[in-house]
Amino acid sequence: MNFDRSLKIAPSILSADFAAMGAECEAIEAQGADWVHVDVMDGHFVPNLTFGPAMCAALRPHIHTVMDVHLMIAPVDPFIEAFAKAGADIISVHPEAGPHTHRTLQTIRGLGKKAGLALNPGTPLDVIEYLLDLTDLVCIMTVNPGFGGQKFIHSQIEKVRRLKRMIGDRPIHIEIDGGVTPETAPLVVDAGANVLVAGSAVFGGGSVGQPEVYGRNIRAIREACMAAV
Ligand SMILES: O=C(CO)[C@@H](O)[C@H](O)COP(=O)(O)O
Ligand SMILES: [Fe+2]
Repeated sequence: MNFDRSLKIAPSILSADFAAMGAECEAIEAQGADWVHVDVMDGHFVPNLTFGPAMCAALRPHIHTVMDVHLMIAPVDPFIEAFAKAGADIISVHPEAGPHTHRTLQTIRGLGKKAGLALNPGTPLDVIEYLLDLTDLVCIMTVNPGFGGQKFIHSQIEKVRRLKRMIGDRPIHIEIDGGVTPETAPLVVDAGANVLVAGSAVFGGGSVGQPEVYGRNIRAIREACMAAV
């Protein structure tokens, strides 16, 4: 599993063609994606609905790299095992999605998966201070969760810098999710992020029939970060 802490581009398939998801996952991987980011939404924790564990299981044979599953569902605990069985490699949860986040992270690790914590723009870093020893990835949301194609929230850059200091030498990935483009990506990489989720900036202008556009879009983000890396 490609889990080292070099720069990773993780396209969000929320912006892919839902009628061709398997082919879309294969296409982005062939075009240079490092991980595949899967946004799970329940219409309750966030105001949108996407897909569940059955979709993850169906996509698993089409994803040969890390399947990074971002759960925007509450309560989250009853579904952790189903996503683990569906083949998720990383399972990220929001601390607001259950009463015992410490136990939730233990459960994820107990199932042999990497444990992630996703923080909304309004959620302070203090919430995760006593959770870091159980955490493999912290996802800083740079939009309010629920939709692709939203505008990057610049106040989160300082949060990434503070998180980087807070993590110290623990082996934890810093992921950025929302509004990542060739313009915003270097700002967060400079602040300490190493995983960039990008939906509209990867899939925009392309299609399964024109996957080279995805390749150009991924390269544009990666190259924009080179100086910051
Ligand atoms: O989790 C989410 C949204 O809730 C994201 O993963 C988005 O899907 C990112 O989309 P863009 O902002 O890159 O278009
Ligand atoms: Fe996401």
